Amino acid sequence: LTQQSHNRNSAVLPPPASVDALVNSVCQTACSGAYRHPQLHGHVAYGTAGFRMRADAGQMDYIMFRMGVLAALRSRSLHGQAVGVMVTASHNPEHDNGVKLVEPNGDMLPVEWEPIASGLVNALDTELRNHLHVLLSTLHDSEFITTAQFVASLAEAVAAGVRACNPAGTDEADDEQLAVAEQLGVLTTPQLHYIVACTNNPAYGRPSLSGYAEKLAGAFVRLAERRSLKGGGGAGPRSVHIDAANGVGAGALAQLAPLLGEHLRLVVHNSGDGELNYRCGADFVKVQMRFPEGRGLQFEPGQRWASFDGDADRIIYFYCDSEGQFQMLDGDKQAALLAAYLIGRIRAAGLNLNTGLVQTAYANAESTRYLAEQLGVAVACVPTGVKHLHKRAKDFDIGVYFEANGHGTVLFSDRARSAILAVAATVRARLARKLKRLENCAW
Ligand SMILES: CC(=O)N[C@H]1[C@@H](OP(=O)(O)O)O[C@H](CO)[C@@H](O)[C@@H]1O
Repeated sequence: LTQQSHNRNSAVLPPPASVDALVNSVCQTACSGAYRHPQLHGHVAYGTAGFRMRADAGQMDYIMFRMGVLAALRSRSLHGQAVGVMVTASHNPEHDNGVKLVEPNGDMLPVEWEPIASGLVNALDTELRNHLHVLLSTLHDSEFITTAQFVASLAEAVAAGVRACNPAGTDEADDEQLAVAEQLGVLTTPQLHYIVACTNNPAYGRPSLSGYAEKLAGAFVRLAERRSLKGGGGAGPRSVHIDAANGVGAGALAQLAPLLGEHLRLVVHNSGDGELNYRCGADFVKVQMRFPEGRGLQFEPGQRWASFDGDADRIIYFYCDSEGQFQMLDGDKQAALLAAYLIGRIRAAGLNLNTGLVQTAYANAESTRYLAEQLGVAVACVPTGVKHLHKRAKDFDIGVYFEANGHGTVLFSDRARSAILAVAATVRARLARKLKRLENCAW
């Protein structure tokens, strides 16, 4: 989590004493730190969500350092708001790793900044100072000032990249430092997005792991209390088995579980005793279309199952049918279920909200047909990558988006939220009036 630590609440940062001095000073300190993180490769490409590389043998170290510098620049260009840096292998093998940046509102790094990221990571060591100088000066002109084992060392390289942007070399907030870094430790990608968004907008929630667990569990419990949820897998409380892919999702589930009470029992498997994403996890289950492997795993009809990927931003549901066969609810099916549920509630409430679904070209064509023809939902298709789906989903009052591989969510616009709250208030008032009449009769 990177932010210019003070003046966070002011709309515009005070200009530093001398812009040139700042630029020179940042270049000097960033480059004097960079020699400890030498460039190891030729050109590396910015992938769908960031950079990815083998992390053993220190191959990602310089990328992390430079992404730390980039995070500091991005934060400063947005008046010191907090941005996030996620270090994760995601769905990839354990020896791989990657880095992605989170925007102050919880979105992904905007595509306009991808060439900036690419340029910074690919600048030769010998040209880094010059590159940074040009970059800082350009940003100044446009918007900058006026307006598992490998992970620890990679995260440290990111923090070093951010620290390098602090010319004073101290942790003290100072108008002339670019940013300070706070290491949040081991957490999932959704948790990081949440914490970054709340740090900049406390109205959204408490910016902490406990704040995240309470917000999610609270919403689930309120929903569950209004519906009679049937138990899964025989008698006893409703339960879900989760294959956490030996990634970081198990920790998040441990924080959620006690808050769900009897409404949902979480049974976590592959919680870290095996190799990350190896023959388990959302990608394995989706691509192989089979049950995950892991110590003591057994699948019985009636049980509900879900697999995460390493950073828990993908979810694939599956179950064993009465014939013992594997059945899967991938992102397409989850999207259809969510859209059908929401459309039903919206129509029942008489709301006029523009509800749409966003998919990629990898979506099952039958799911698209079902959504458009049976449910009458507007369906949009965008290129692969959460950034594209998320952006398009914002065009709707209620936007459901999912990739077939299990990345997805639902976005409610401010208009949708106000309309829903207004109808709920009217209905409650009508009910209260009716009850009052009844109360008077009973008196
Ligand atoms: C946040 C993000 O954009 N993630 C990308 C990325 O998945 P990760 O699980 O985050 O590695 O690569 C996928 C495959 O290309 C793509 O489907 C997905 O959208």
